[in-house]
Formats: sequence, structure tokens, C-alpha cells
Amino acid sequence: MRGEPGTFLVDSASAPHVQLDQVTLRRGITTVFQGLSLTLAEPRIGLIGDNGAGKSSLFRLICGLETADAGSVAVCGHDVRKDRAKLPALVGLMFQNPDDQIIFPTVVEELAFSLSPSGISRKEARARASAFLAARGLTAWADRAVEGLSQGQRQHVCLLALLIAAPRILLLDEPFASLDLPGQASLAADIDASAQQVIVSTHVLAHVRHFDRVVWLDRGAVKGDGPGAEVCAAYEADVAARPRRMNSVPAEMAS
Ligand SMILES: Nc1ncnc2c1ncn2[C@@H]1O[C@H](COP(=O)(O)OP(=O)(O)OP(=O)(O)O)[C@@H](O)[C@H]1O
Repeated sequence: MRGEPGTFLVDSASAPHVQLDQVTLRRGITTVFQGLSLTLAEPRIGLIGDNGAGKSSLFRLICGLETADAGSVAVCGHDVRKDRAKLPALVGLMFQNPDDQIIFPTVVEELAFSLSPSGISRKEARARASAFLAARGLTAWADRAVEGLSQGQRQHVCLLALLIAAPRILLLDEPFASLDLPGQASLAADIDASAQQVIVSTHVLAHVRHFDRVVWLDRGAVKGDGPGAEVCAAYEADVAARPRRMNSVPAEMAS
């Protein structure tokens, strides 16, 4: 159900949703968003766009890691600036780089830490983390040193840490990037099966083409917004029509 361009009307106040109202965000000398308004309420949403379009910045705003210079960001009706204590139960981010997320030396400790906002004891958290790994056939991972895992395995740990915390909204920032094919299939199944709202940023359109909604960001603005098949096709056509880059310098840096 659509309202103004780029916005959706939320059917139920209790459904997980994110609302940005006239958001301006500057990072360093870059204005990433200027007056961006967006309502994200569908259960599965893809986020696509060129390098530097603002996908990670949008996620950082939603989970309170960045503060808007103007405008407001609300998650499930809670202003992210004012209701910070409520955020862990509402929204979680799987970082693009696992090393930005993982802080504990072993897998089980990292997962147990994800449960700390729930207020349970460390012992109970560790027991639940162990049981969670066992239920997924990953008992052998529990005491493994995170630094001894591959990049893709660390990315998997980040996903597990998010799943065990079970916030109402999962933000996955290029989650497929380092995964092998079985890992990608497993993650896609996890996303499909998730009871939570899942918003996925990716450069691999096959992972979001079937979503009911995909948002295409272009230099901080919404350039396409609608069914995944349509928006992905429009983005591909746009890319195909551009002059081919002579080297790998991003367009924003080439001018
Ligand atoms: N730490 C930072 N300090 C200053 N500017 C930043 C920082 N991180 C990103 N930016 C700028 O913010 C803009 C948006 O970057 P962002 O990382 O959100 O894009 P993205 O769409 O996630 O890109 P990618 O697909 O490469 O991950 C870019 O112009 C980038 O140069």
C-alpha cells in the first residue's frame, strides 16, 4: 500500500517497520542523504545500488550507529535517538565486515553476548548459546577461536549472533559476500524461514529479485522502489546503458 512516492502506509502499528522522515546525513565531507523519507514495512526488502549509494549508511541510521543531522528515524514507532535502550530488542545489524561485529574470542562467547540485553545471567546465556549451536549441528564450533575461522565462517557467526538475539528486524549488509554456495543457499533459506522482518543489501540481484519489494538507492536518493523483479531489471538496464568504466575508480571519485 503506497502513500507519497517512496513511502508505504503501515497497516498495523504492531508490525515491524522502519520510518525515515526527511533525513539528512553527513559523513565527513559527504552528504549521504538529503531529506530522505522512506517507510520500510514489508517482511522482506532488498536494498540495491552502486558502491557508495548509501546502503550501509541507511542500516547504520536504522540501528542507531549514525545520528541523522536532520529529520527522524523510528523503528517500530520508537525514535532511535530517544529510545536507545529499546533498540536491541527491535533491530539488529549483520555488518558487512565480520571484524566490525565480533568482539569475543570464541563462537559461544560471541553468541552468549548477543543475549546480554535480555538480562539473563552469563551462565544461562552460555547454555542457551551452546544449545542454539547444537540445534544447528554446530556443536563443534562452540569453543572455536573466532580468529581461526575463515571470512565466510566469521560471517556465519555474525548471522548466528543476530538470529539468537532475535530482534524484530534483521538488517543484513551484503551477507552473501564471503559465503560459499552451500552457505549462500543456507542463508537464503534462513531468510525465507525467518519470522522477522529482513532487509538485505546486496550486489547480487538474484538474492532479492524474488522479494516483494526492492529499493534502489542512487547517491543517497531512491531511484527505484517496487517489486523486486521490476526494480532489479530497471537497475540492470541502467547499468547496461552507462558508458563502461575505464578503470575501477568509482564514479563519485572520478569527477
Ligand atoms: N566512515 C566514513 N566516513 C566518511 N564518509 C563515509 C564513511 N563511510 C562511508 N562514507 C561515505 O558515505 C557514502 C555512502 O557510503 P555507504 O558505505 O553507505 O555506501 P554503500 O551503498 O553501502 O556502498 P558499498 O556498496 O560500497 O558497500 C559514500 O559516499 C561514502 O564515501
